[in-house]
Amino acid sequence: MGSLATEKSVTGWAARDASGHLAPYNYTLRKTGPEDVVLKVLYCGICHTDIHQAKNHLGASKYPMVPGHEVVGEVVEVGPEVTKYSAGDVVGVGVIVGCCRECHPCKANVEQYCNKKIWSYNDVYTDGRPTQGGFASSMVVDQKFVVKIPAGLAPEQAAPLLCAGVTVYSPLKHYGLMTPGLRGAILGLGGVGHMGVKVAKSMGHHVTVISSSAKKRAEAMDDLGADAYLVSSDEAAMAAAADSLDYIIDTVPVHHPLEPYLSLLKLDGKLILMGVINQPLSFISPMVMLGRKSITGSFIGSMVETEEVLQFCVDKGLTSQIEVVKMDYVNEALERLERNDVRYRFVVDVAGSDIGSEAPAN
Ligand SMILES: NC(=O)C1=CN([C@@H]2O[C@H](COP(=O)(O)OP(=O)(O)OC[C@H]3O[C@@H](n4cnc5c(N)ncnc54)[C@H](OP(=O)(O)O)[C@@H]3O)[C@@H](O)[C@H]2O)C=CC1
Ligand SMILES: O=C/C=C/c1ccc(O)c(O)c1
Ligand SMILES: [Zn+2]
Ligand SMILES: [Zn+2]
Repeated sequence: MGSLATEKSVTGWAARDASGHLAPYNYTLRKTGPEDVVLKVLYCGICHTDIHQAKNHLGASKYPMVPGHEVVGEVVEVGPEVTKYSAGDVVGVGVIVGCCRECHPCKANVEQYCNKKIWSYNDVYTDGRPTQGGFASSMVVDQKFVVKIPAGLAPEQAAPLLCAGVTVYSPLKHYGLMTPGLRGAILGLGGVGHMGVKVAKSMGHHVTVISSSAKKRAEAMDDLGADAYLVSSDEAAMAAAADSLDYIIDTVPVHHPLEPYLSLLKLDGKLILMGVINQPLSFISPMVMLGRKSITGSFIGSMVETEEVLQFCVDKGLTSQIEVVKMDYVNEALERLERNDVRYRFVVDVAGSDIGSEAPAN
């Protein structure tokens, strides 16, 4: 363990350019501030957003970039004003590591909507340093953006809940969609989508998976407990399901038409966009007017909701379906994720990996 007064050397796996290829990168963590928690990273999930960021899909990526925002770690040091955590605690960190604490969203405890939020990587911290994420041996994080992993959740299981889990929980709660008996659909059965099926089923919903292929039908129904499965290109099946859904959680990470899905919604139904898509999506206005339908979006969830979804999963006995890999597999894992070849989330066993160190420059 270091000392509060020193910067700690750390190795992470960073992208250096828009190829998105990750390789070891050495950097230092800030001195532990009064409210900071230093954690040794145990596990970090791989979210599709890590691909968007590492490959500069949004045009705002800065390199070197250490991605990773589904971070579970063990507390190794705390600043003198940290009250919530102590050494040895198993904790989680997600997408956000800072906010202004003064604006309306911050005061309403929805700090993920703060315009001055600080992302856990590909951003600049209050001290002017780049933020770096969880594919690294350690992180230092303000205690406000740290959650305790409750007893009863294995750390590797908890990792996907810190983004994928809270991302589906938050809109269901916010839009009053936790009532049993609702009919919902998950469009895109990936990391976020599979948690969507599990969370919605645990809320007592009738859940349809809408997928781009028939490949995941058996596992969606048998393993995840979905009630129905639609292949989006099956026009007859889509027509038969018209006007049947209260909501659709749309996790597709690429441009796609909205109208086939708007048709599936009932009166007042909601299409909740999750995917990060940098091209305009389109629909004609009667598609929403005739049925008073809403198209909305939602961004992760608050720190309070993150704590809630962790406890929800403990209470309901929910687990994520993961493939645990070592850090030296991370590039293959990113490629497999991009080509839709994972069931359903990769989680990197960071502490159990030889993380290496950056090769010296020639
Ligand atoms: N709004 C927010 O707060 C958050 C947004 N995100 C975003 O949500 C999106 C989904 O993330 P995540 O679940 O991690 O991604 P995954 O890659 O794990 O899942 C996406 C799913 O979309 C479907 N899909 C359809 N077309 C494609 C395509 N061309 N390439 C890949 N997948 C396709 C696939 O499901 P199928 O086989 O069933 O068709 C796939 O499994 C991303 O854009 C991510 O950045 C993620 C977390 C939080
Ligand atoms: O995975 C979590 C982050 C999601 C996200 C949502 C919106 C956006 O513009 C991003 O860059 C990331
Ligand atoms: Zn994510
Ligand atoms: Zn704010």
